[in-house]
Amino acid sequence: MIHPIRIAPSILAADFSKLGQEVRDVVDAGADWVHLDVMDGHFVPNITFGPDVIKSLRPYTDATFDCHLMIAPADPFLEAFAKAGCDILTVHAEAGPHLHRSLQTVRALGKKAGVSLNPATPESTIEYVLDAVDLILVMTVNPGFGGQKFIAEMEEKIRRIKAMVGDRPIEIEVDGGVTPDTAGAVARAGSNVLVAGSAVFKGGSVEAYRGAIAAIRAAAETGRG
Ligand SMILES: O=C(CO)[C@@H](O)[C@H](O)COP(=O)(O)O
Repeated sequence: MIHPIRIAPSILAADFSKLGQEVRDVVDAGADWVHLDVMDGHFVPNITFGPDVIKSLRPYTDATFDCHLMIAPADPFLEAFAKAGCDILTVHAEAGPHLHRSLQTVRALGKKAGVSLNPATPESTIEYVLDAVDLILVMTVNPGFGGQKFIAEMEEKIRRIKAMVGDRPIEIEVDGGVTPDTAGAVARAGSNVLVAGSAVFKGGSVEAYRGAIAAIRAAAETGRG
C-alpha cells in the first residue's frame, strides 16, 4: 500500500515557552502531523512532558497528534495519553515484555497503534505483531535528544521492514537526523512519515518552518519517485 509522504515536525526542537503557538505555526507552515516526544528520564536519558501538556496543546490545531512514548512502562499511562488527545500512540518494542498487549490496549482506546524500534533492535522483534500495528517508527538516532546525526545503517532496516510489511496498510515513520539531505534516502528505502525536529524549528519563524518542511517534502517525494 502506498501512503502519501507526511512531514511530522517534532516539537522537541520548538520554543517550549510558547508551545501552543509553535504547534499552530508549524501546522500553518505545512506540517501534516505534529510529533510529540514524551520522555521519562528512565527509558531515555531526558525528560520532556506528559499528558497534561499535550491536553493543553490540543485546542491549537486539529492536525494529527503523533505521540511517541519513550517511557517504560507505557501501559499504565496509555489511557491518559488517549484522553489528552493523542491520535497515534507509539510504544517502544524495548519498553516492556508485553508488546502485543500494549498495542491491543491502544486500539481498544480508539487510537492508532504504533511500535518503535531503537537503532540496535532488529526488525524481527515485531514480526509477530504486524497485524496489531498501524505504524512502525524506525529510530534513526538513539532516542532521547534532538540534533543528532542520522545513522545511515538504518536505511537497510527500513528496506527490510518495508518488505516485511508487504500489503498491510502500515505507515513507516523515521525519526532522527531527518533533513533535506537525508529525506530522499529514507523515502527511497520505504518510509513515508518523516519526523524532523531541528531541521524544521531551527529557523525560528513560520516562513522558515514553511521552507524547511517544503524542502524535506520535496526531497522525500523526489527520492521516492
Ligand atoms: O525522538 C526523538 C529523539 O528521541 C526525535 O523526535 C528527535 O527530536 C528528532 O530530532 P532531530 O534529529 O530531527 O533534531
